[in-house]
Amino acid sequence: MSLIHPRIPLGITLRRILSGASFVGCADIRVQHATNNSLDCGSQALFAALRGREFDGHHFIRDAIQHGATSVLVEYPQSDVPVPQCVVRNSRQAFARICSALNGDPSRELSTVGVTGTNGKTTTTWLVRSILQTAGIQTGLLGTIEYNDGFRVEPSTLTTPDSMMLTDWLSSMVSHGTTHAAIEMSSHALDQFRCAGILIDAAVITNITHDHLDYHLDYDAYRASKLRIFENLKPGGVAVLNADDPGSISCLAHAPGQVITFGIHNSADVSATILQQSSQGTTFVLTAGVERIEVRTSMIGEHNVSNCLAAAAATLHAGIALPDIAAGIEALTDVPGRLERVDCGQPFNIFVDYAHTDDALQRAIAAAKTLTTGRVFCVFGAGGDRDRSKRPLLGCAGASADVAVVTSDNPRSESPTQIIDEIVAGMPITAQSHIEADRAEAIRWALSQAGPQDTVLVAGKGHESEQIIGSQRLHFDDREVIGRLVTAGLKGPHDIPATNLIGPHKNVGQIA
Ligand SMILES: CC(=O)N[C@H]1[C@@H](OP(=O)(O)OP(=O)(O)OC[C@H]2O[C@@H](n3ccc(=O)[nH]c3=O)[C@H](O)[C@@H]2O)O[C@H](CO)[C@@H](O)[C@@H]1O[C@H](C)C(=O)N[C@@H](C)C(=O)N[C@H](CCC(=O)O)C(=O)O
Ligand SMILES: Nc1ncnc2c1ncn2[C@@H]1O[C@H](COP(=O)(O)OP(=O)(O)OP(=O)(O)O)[C@@H](O)[C@H]1O
Ligand SMILES: N[C@H](CCC[C@H](N)C(=O)O)C(=O)O
Ligand SMILES: [Mg+2]
Repeated sequence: MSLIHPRIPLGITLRRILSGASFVGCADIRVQHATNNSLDCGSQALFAALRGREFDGHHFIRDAIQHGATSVLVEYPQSDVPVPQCVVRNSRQAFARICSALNGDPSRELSTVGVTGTNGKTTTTWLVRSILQTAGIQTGLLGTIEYNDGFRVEPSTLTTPDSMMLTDWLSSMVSHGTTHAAIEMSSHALDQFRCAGILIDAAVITNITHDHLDYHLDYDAYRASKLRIFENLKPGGVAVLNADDPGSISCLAHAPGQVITFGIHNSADVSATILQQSSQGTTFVLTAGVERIEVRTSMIGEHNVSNCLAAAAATLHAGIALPDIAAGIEALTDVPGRLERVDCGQPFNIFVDYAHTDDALQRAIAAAKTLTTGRVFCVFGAGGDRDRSKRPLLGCAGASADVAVVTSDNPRSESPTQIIDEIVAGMPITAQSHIEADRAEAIRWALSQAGPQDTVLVAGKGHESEQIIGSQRLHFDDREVIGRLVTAGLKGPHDIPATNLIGPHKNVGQIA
C-alpha cells in the first residue's frame, strides 16, 4: 500500500517513462497505482506481470483484472485481455521505473550511497549514516536490520525491499526533509531489478566472495548482479572499490566514471594503519590523500576497519571532511548482532555475530583470536533452503576456531542433522569439534567449557530474533539465550523453564 505524500504526482503516462515500450489496445496508458500482486490490485491499477522463481505473473492477469486492474504491463502481448496492455522487454525493470515515477522519482532529490557486496553491507550503511548524521545531515537507511526514513523506523522484511516499498520509503524520506540515504542493494535485488531507476551518488562494492549460489548458480553470474549497481550511478557518481578484495577490485574496469579505492593491505586512495585492537575496540590511522587522522572505533576486527574505509570513501565524495568522518565512525557504538559483545558478568568474552558465509566466519574468528590468549569457541551452523555449496566452506572456516561447535542456524524445511553433516564434511579431520543440533544446548555447552582467557563467538544469526524450524518461527535470540544461560549458572537448557529459552510458537504456515 502506497504512503501518501503531497509531492507525489497525480499520475504518470507510460510512453514518457518507458522508451521502447509498445502498446496494445491504446496509444498510451495513464497510471495512478501499480502493483505486481494480482490479489492486491484495487481499482484503476496497472498490474505488472513479473516472471518469478515460483510463478509467472502473466498467469495471473485475469485474476488481476477481476480484482480491479484496468491495464497490464507484460513481456509478451496477451490475447483476449479486455484492458490496455503495455509490452516491454523486461517487466521487472519497467515496473521499478513505474514505481519510482509514481513516487515522484525521489532518488533524484536525495544524495544516496548504495552498498553491495557479499559481506559488510549492513555495517557500511550504518557507518555511512552515523558519519552523515554526526555531521548534522538527516539520513535515511534501508537494509537488513531496519527501514528508516529519518523519522519512522520499521524492522526489515527483505534486505532490499521490493520496488514499490523501496520507492515509498525514499519518497517518505524526501517528504520528511531527509536529504541523504544509505541503501543496501542485495545481489537478489540487483538481479531482480528491484532498484532500477534509483539514482545513487556512490556505489560501494565491499567484497565479492561466496554466497547465494543456489540463486545465481555460479560466481560469474553472482558478480554480474553486483556489477549492476553501476547502472544506478548518477552522472558524476563514484564507484568505491576494495583494493584488498580481488572480487571487488575486479569491477574497476566496469566502473563508468570516477573510482575511489580503499584498503588496508594494498595501496589505495583511502587507507588505514591499525594501531591497536582490544575487546573494547580498534584504533587506526585513516589516510585520504595527504590528510591523516587517528580514529577510535568500538567495533572489533580488521574487516570492520575495512568497512570504516568504505564508508569514509563514500562520505568523502559526499563532501564530508575527514575530522567529521572520524567523529561519525567513533559515534557508532554498535551495529546490532555484528560482533556484538554480550556481557552478563561472565569471566570471558562473548560475541554474537552475523557471519553466515565462509569469508565472514573466518574473519570473525580471526577478530576473536586477536583478543584472546586462551581458546576461541565458535558456535555456528548454516541456513536450510539456502546455498548448500557454502556449507562445507563454513565447516572449513569454522575449523579455524580452537573449538568448532557445529549446530543449527535456521534449518527451515531441511533436516538439521543433514545440514550439519554437510558442514562437517568440509572440516579437516584434525579439527576440534563438538556437534549439537539444538542451538541453545550448543551455546550452553560452549559457555560451560570456556575459561577466563577464552572467547565464545556465536555466529550466523546476529540480530535475528527467530529460529525457523520447518514451518514454525520460534522466538530465539542468541543474545537472550546467552543472558539467560549465564544468569542461570549454565544449567542445561532443559533444566530451565522452556519459556526462558524459547518464546511462544508462531506458525506462519509457510517456509520463509
Ligand atoms: C527468490 C526471491 O528473491 N524471491 C523474491 C521475488 O519473488 P518472485 O518474483 O520470484 O515471486 P514469485 O512468487 O515467483 O511470483 C512471481 C510474480 O507473480 C506474482 N503473483 C504470484 C501469485 C499470485 O497469486 N499472484 C501474483 O500476482 C507475484 O507477486 C510476483 O510478482 O520477488 C519478490 C518481490 O520483490 C520477493 O519478495 C521475493 O523474495 C523472497 C521472499 C525471498 O525470500 N527473497 C530472499 C532470498 C532475498 O531476496 N534476500 C535478499 C537478501 C540477501 C542478503 O542479505 O544476503 C534480500 O534482498 O533481502
Ligand atoms: N568487510 C567485511 N569483510 C568480510 N566479512 C565481513 C565484513 N564486514 C562484516 N563481515 C562479516 O559479515 C557479517 C555480516 O555483516 P553485515 O551484516 O555488515 O553484512 P551484509 O553484507 O549486510 O550481510 P547480509 O547479506 O546478510 O545482509 C558480519 O557479522 C561479519 O562476520
Ligand atoms: N540474508 C541472508 C541471511 C542468512 C542468515 C542465516 N541466519 C540464515 O538463515 O541462513 C540469506 O537470506 O541468505
Ligand atoms: Mg545486510
